[in-house]
Amino acid sequence: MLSLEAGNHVDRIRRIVQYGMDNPEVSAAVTLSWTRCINDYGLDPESKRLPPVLTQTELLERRERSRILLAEARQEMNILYQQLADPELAVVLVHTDGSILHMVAAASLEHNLSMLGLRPGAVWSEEQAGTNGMGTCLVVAEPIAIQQNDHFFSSHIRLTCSAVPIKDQHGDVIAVLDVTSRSALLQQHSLVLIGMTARMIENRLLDATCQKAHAIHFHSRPESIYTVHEGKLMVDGDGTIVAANHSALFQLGFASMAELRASRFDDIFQSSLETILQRSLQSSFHPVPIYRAGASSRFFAIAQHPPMAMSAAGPELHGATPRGIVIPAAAAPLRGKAAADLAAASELELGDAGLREQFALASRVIARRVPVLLYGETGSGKEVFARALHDQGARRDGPFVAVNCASLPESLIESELFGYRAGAFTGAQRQGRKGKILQADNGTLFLDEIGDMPLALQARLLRVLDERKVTPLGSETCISVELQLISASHRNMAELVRRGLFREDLYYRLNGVEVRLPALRDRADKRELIHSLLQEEAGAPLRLSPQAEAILMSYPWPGNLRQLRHILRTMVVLCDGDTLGLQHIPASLSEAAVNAPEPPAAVPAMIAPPAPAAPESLPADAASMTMMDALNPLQVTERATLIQLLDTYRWNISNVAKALGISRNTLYRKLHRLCIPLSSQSEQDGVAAGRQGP
Ligand SMILES: Nc1ncnc2c1ncn2[C@@H]1O[C@H](COP(=O)(O)OP(=O)(O)OP(=O)(O)O)[C@@H](O)[C@H]1O
Repeated sequence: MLSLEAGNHVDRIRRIVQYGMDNPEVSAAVTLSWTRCINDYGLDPESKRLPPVLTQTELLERRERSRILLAEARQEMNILYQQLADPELAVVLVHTDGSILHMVAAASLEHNLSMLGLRPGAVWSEEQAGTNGMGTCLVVAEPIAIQQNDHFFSSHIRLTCSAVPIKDQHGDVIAVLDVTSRSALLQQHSLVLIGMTARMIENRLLDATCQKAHAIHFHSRPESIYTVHEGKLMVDGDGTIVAANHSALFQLGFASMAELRASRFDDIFQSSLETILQRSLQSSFHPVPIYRAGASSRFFAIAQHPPMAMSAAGPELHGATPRGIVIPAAAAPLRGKAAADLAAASELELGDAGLREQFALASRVIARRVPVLLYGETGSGKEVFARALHDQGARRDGPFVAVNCASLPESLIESELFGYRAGAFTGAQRQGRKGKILQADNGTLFLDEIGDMPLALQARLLRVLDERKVTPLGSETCISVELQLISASHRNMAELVRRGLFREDLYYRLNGVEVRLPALRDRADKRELIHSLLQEEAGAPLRLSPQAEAILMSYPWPGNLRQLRHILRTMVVLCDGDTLGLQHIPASLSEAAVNAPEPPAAVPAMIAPPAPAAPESLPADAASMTMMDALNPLQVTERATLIQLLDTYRWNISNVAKALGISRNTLYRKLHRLCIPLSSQSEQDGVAAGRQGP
C-alpha cells in the first residue's frame, strides 16, 4: 500500500507521461526519462525496489577494468568531497553500466545510504533504478540535476543528485561523476564544481593514457595553464595530435575531436613541435607565446617531453600512477575523516580552501617536475608544505634535503651546497664532503630563503639546474644529479630581480609555479588549527575556555604557526587541570590581542593582501621609508605585525625571538629585511631607534 505522498508521485508521473511533455512543473529531460522508464524499460512507478547489487567478484572485475580511471579519480573525488563540505552527501563514481565503482561519504552516513541502495556495486542505470542522476546522465551524456520528485521511484524522492559525464579523448562517456545528497539544498554551484572535477579527472586520464606523447598545455591567459581551464594537446614526436581535452577543442575552434585529431601540430600553430619544446626548456617551463596558424590569436604554452622518455633517467614512476601524483593508500576506499586525511599529506593541515587549492596545484605541477616557488611569512609552514609535497610526489622514497640560505654564512653556502673533494681547501674534511645538492639526488632539494643566495653562487646553481650536473669544489669531475626543486622566500623575488640582487634567469628557472601560503591570521581554518595543534601539544584532550579561545583568535600571530605552537606548548605546561583559560595565556599576548587592529580581510592565497596603513608610530627614518617602498604587501603586513609584537615585548629582542621561536640572529636579519631599524643603543637595552617602550 503506497503512502499518500508516494501515491501522488505515481499519479503525477503517469499523468505527465500519458498526456504529453509540455508540463511546466517538470523539465523535458525528466519527462523524457520517465517516458523511457515506462515505455522502453517497462518499469512500474508503483513498485518498490532497491537497485540490484553486483557480486563482489563482478565489482572487482569492473574496478579492474577501470583501474586507471579509479586511480586518477580517487583524489579528485576526495578534494570535491571536502570542497562541498556537506556531511549529508556522497560523491560517487559510476561505471558505464550504472554500477557504483567508488563512493566517498561520511562513515556515519554509510548505513543510511546503503538502506537507500547507495553503495559500491549497486546498479543505478536508468533501466534498473528509473530516473536518477547517475543513470539518466549516462543516457543523456550531459550534466544533469535530478531533484527529489524528479526521481521515478518514490523510494528515491528524498534524494537530490547532480551528475556529470566523464569522457575519454574520443569524446565517449566512460563514467559518471555524481553527487547525491539527502538534503534538498544541493546548490547550483555544486554542478559547476562537479563539472570542474570531471574535467580534472579527464585531464589526468589524458596524461595517464598518453604516456608516449608530448603534452602541450596552453591558454590565452598564462595564469590559466595547469588549471582546469587549460587546453591540453597530446602530440606524437612527428607532430600528430593523439588526443586533446575539451578546452583545447573549444579554444582552437574545432567542431569535433575527430576534426582536431585529423590536424597536425604545425597546421594548428605557427611554430613546430620541436621549436615549442625548445623554447619551453629555455624558459624553464614558463609559458611562452605561441600563435594560431593562419590567424592572429595568441596563446601561451608550456610543452613537455613524454614522461616515458624522461623516466629513462631514473625510477620516475616508481610507486606513482603514470604521470599523475601518487595517491597514498589508493587501494583501500576511505571515507569521511579518513578521506580528508588522504588529501592532507603528512602533518599538513588543509582546512583552508585557498591553501588546499594551492596544494593541489603544486602537487600537480610537481608530478611534471616543474619547480615550485613558495612565498609566505616566517613560520607560515613553507618547509612543512614542501615536505608534504615531497611525501606525496613520485620521489617520496628519495631524500628530502632542506637548506636555509639565510642561516648559512656566505662563505659556507658554496661548500654546503656543492660539496668538496678531499683536500680541496685548508680545513676541509679529509674524506671530502657530499654537498646538499648531491644528497638530494633522486629526491627533493628545498632551498629556503632563496632570496639570500649570494649573486656569485646563483650562476653556479643555475648551471646545475640546467645541466643536471654538479662539480664539487676542487674537483674536475661532474656528477649527474636528478632532483625536484622547491624554493621558498618571504621576500619579493621579482623586486629583487628588478633591483639587480637576484638573477632573472635563475628566478624564472625556480619559478615554474608560484604558491602563496596564507598567514595564520588570514586562514579560514584558524580555529580548527588552534584546536588541533593544542591536542597535539597536550597529547590528551584539553579544553580551551571561550575567553582564551577569543584571545588566540584575535591575536595577529606575526610568527604564524611556529609561534602558535610555541605559545600552546607553554600554555599546556602551565596548565594543571583539564581547561586552558585566560590565566595560562602570556600577558603580552592578551594585551596585543586586545590592542590588535582589525586584521586584513582574508584573501585568496594567490592574491597578495592589500597593504594596511602603517601604524602612525612606525619609525619615520627617511632611508628606511625609501627602502620600505620596495616591500611587497605581504611584507608590509608582516612588518606591521612584527612592530606590534616588538611593542608588546617592549622591544626586547630576546623575548620577541623566543615568542616567535626563532634565534636572535634570524630576528635581526628579519628586522633588517623588513626595514625596522634598531640603534646600537637599542640593541643593548632592547629599545628601537626613535621609540620608547611603553
Ligand atoms: N600545516 C601545519 N600544521 C601544523 N603545524 C605546522 C604547519 N605548518 C607549520 N607548522 C608548525 O610551524 C613550524 C614552522 O613551520 P615551517 O618551518 O614550515 O615554517 P617556514 O614558513 O618554513 O618558516 P621560516 O620562514 O621561518 O623558515 C613547524 O615546525 C610546525 O611546528
